[in-house]
Order: sequence, then structure tokens, then C-alpha cells
Amino acid sequence: MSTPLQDALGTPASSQTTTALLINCAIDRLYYGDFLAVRDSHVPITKGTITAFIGPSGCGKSTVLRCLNRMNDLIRGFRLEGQVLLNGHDIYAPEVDPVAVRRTIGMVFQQPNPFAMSIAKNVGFGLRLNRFKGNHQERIRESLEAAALWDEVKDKLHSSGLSLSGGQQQRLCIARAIATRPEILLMDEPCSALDPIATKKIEDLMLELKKDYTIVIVTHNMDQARRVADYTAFFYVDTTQGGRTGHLIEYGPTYQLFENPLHETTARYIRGEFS
Ligand SMILES: Nc1ncnc2c1ncn2[C@@H]1O[C@H](COP(=O)(O)OP(=O)(O)OP(=O)(O)O)[C@@H](O)[C@H]1O
Repeated sequence: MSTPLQDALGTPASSQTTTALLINCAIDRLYYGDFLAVRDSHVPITKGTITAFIGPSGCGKSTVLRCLNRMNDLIRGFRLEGQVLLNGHDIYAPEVDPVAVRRTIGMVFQQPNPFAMSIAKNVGFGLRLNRFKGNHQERIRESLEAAALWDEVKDKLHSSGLSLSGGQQQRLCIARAIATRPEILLMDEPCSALDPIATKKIEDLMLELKKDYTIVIVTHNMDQARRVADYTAFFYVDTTQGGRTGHLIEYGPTYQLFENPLHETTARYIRGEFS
């Protein structure tokens, strides 16, 4: 199902990458119209790991996440100064089709958003869109199994996706996102609409999926970042002087960032002194 472009994006440009560095996100300045939303945020994403973006509201976590698969392109006035390299290839290069980027880098949103169609059709949606030549039923089953949902829905594959609980709907959306076998999964606060039991299931699922996918998650929940993330990036926006531009304060292995942060602002955030 891959296109030549996808093949190119998936192939490391030999001299530019190490095997572990999958995405090199180097945002110098990012604008929505005249508004400078994010500055100076360089974040590496390592293959086969979970990276968490944390920080107070408005610091640019979701904006930076959406840069990784060009979802911001859909927002009027969006402009990026910088580069996002996937396997050493600039995903913002003029010849790159953003749709192909999004095929390689899937996304799951804060609110579970199944389509108003059957469970099976939800998961098979991207397969139909991409004219997948393989066995659809088999791929749908594999994806539901990988999303830890198969046992709960195998007898009602033709029921509406909207008939599932919130946690099941979110796992359905994960199954839909992985059905086309992206390389990377972006998750924007995937548990914020879920209860603690459903949240635990999604966290367990993330740890399982990390064997096959590289995951980047935005979370407000610092305990969640500690539980699931190998690496954490802390963003901050200092609004006290009327500023509203978010930027990266520090990035590192999760245990290091939480146990021994380099910056006082990080330490204060982790101690819960502001949110
Ligand atoms: N579509 C948009 N158009 C204009 N400005 C936007 C848009 N989306 C976000 N912004 C602005 O960009 C800045 C960063 O927003 P973003 O949603 O990325 O932050 P965040 O850290 O994810 O916040 P939260 O934790 O509240 O979701 C904010 O000032 C926000 O108002």
C-alpha cells in the first residue's frame, strides 16, 4: 500500500540520521497568522519509544505535535520556520504530499471520534481510502487485536462504532489509526475524556504498541508521562509579562526530567507549583 513517497520518507537518508533518531523536529518559529505561537523548540523523537509532551495550558504541546504530521497545514495562517526531518527527509519540502505524511504518521485525538458507521467499517476506513490490496477482514481483525478490542467486539463487528463506551471508542480509533500501519502514532491527550479504568487500558495498550510503533503523546497528567514515556519534553509559556509564546524548556529521559530536572521552571512545574 505504500507509495514511492512513503517509501522515500521511510528510508533513512544515510548520512543524515542515526538508526535511533526517527524524527528531528526543529521549530525555530511557528505562527498562526501574526501570532508567534511557538519558538525555539527542538525535539528529537527516537524510534520504538514513547515521548511525552508536558507543560501548562497554551504552551504549544498540541501545536508541536500537529507539526509532526503536518496537521497544522489545515489551519489558516499557519507558518513554520524550521524543519521536521523524518528519517532525514524534510516533511515540509515542496515535493512532499502532506497526505502521504499523515499516512506514515497517524493520529488519535482527545475526544474519541469514531465515524457513524460499523466497527468493522471504522477500522477498514483507511484501507478502503488507500485501496489496500490485501485481505481487509484479516487486517481489521489484526488491528482490533492490536488495539486490545477484538475480544469485546468480535461478535458485533457490524454494530455502530458509536454504540461503544468511551474507552472502547478510543481503542477503536487507535485500531483505525494503526490499520494502515503507520510508522508513528501521535496521541493528543488520548485519555482526558476517559475514566481511570479506561485510562489504564489505553496506557497498557501504548506500552504494547511501542513494540511496533513510535508514539508521541500530549498529556496533562504527569503521572501518566512518568508511567508510559521513555522521554519527556517540557514546554512552557510565561504569561506573567503578557507573553503568550510557548517554547521548549527541556527534554530528556523521563526519569531524569522528573528526578533531576535541569531547570528550576521544570522543577516547579513538577512540584505542582503552577499548572
Ligand atoms: N488554530 C489556531 N489558531 C490560532 N491560534 C491557535 C490555534 N491553535 C492553537 N493556537 C494558539 O497557539 C498556542 C498554543 O496552543 P496549543 O493548543 O498548541 O497549546 P497546548 O499546550 O496544547 O494547550 P492545552 O494544554 O490547553 O491544550 C495558544 O496560544 C493557542 O491559543
